Amino acid sequence: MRGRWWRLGEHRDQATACAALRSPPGNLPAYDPPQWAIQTSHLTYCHKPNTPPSLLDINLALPHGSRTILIGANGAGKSTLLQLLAGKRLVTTVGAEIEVKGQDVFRNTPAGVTFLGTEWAMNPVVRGDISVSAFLDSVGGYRHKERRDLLLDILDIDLDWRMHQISDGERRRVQLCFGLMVPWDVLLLDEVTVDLDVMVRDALLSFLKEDSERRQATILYATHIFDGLNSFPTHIVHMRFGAFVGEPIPWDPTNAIAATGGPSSLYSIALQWLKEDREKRRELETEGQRVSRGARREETIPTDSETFYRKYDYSH
Ligand SMILES: Nc1ncnc2c1ncn2[C@@H]1O[C@H](COP(=O)(O)OP(=O)(O)OP(=O)(O)O)[C@@H](O)[C@H]1O
Repeated sequence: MRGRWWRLGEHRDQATACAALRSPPGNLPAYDPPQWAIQTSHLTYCHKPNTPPSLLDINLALPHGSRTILIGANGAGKSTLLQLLAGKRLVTTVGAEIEVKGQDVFRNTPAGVTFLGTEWAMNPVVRGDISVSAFLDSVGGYRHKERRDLLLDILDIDLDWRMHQISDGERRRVQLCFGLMVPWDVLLLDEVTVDLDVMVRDALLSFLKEDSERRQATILYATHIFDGLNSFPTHIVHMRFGAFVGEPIPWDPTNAIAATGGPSSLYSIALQWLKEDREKRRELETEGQRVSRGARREETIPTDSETFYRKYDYSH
């Protein structure tokens, strides 16, 4: 599995070779399905002009059917990455590319991409005096009745609940039903299981895993809750100061020590990585100067990114 995570340059060579092999006689154009579900190259992003980047030279290629957990401390850049992959923000950095299902997410948004984040539940619109049944119908639930009913069961939702009278966790369940009832090819999850009770969370994770395996659908999931997650991912990746610390690691819960050379549960790996992040930050801070976040990031980027970083004009 690890061999499938080519760097982008290698992937392009590989793709050219494959395309040549696939070309039919008579130079008829061959159908060339996108090889990667999610692909970024040299993705650097600043939330505001003249501020340090929140993402720094992210190069990522996630295969169809993969389920990747993003692991990183608060402020590592996980939400920013997911929002950009969902096309919610325009990236203007020179040389940065983001493709989901082979399409530019912002300019040519592909179908079948679902983003679920925490801000939804804060929206006053979903706190109105309306029944769950009417709410789900208003967003097209009747068109996906079979999946909707399955999700209502998994998430233990009562159609008679009223949206303005339910708890945060119940509202989260309605959001998940709303977001997941339309079949997705790429699912971007930003810590949406945080307020679910453990039984609903467990049922949801089983559903997502089974759905992803059956339809070769792809999941990228940022979370701080690692309990009960051990058998979920196919890959894990560590983010620190807006950059990736190494490439995504194939995850096999039965062989986790071999995969990481360290502790065996996802929880203990996350804990170890976050301790390393804190040590790294403290190291940088005690190097005789007070190090800004931007300076920290400049210290941590790989050598081949440095030229790009220094060339980057923050006014874009
Ligand atoms: N709207 C914004 N404007 C300016 N800076 C922002 C904005 N949103 C995030 N940032 C900055 O970008 C960096 C990455 O934030 P991000 O929310 O992506 O981190 P995260 O890994 O998702 O954190 P958490 O685990 O706390 O959700 C942080 O330094 C944060 O301060």
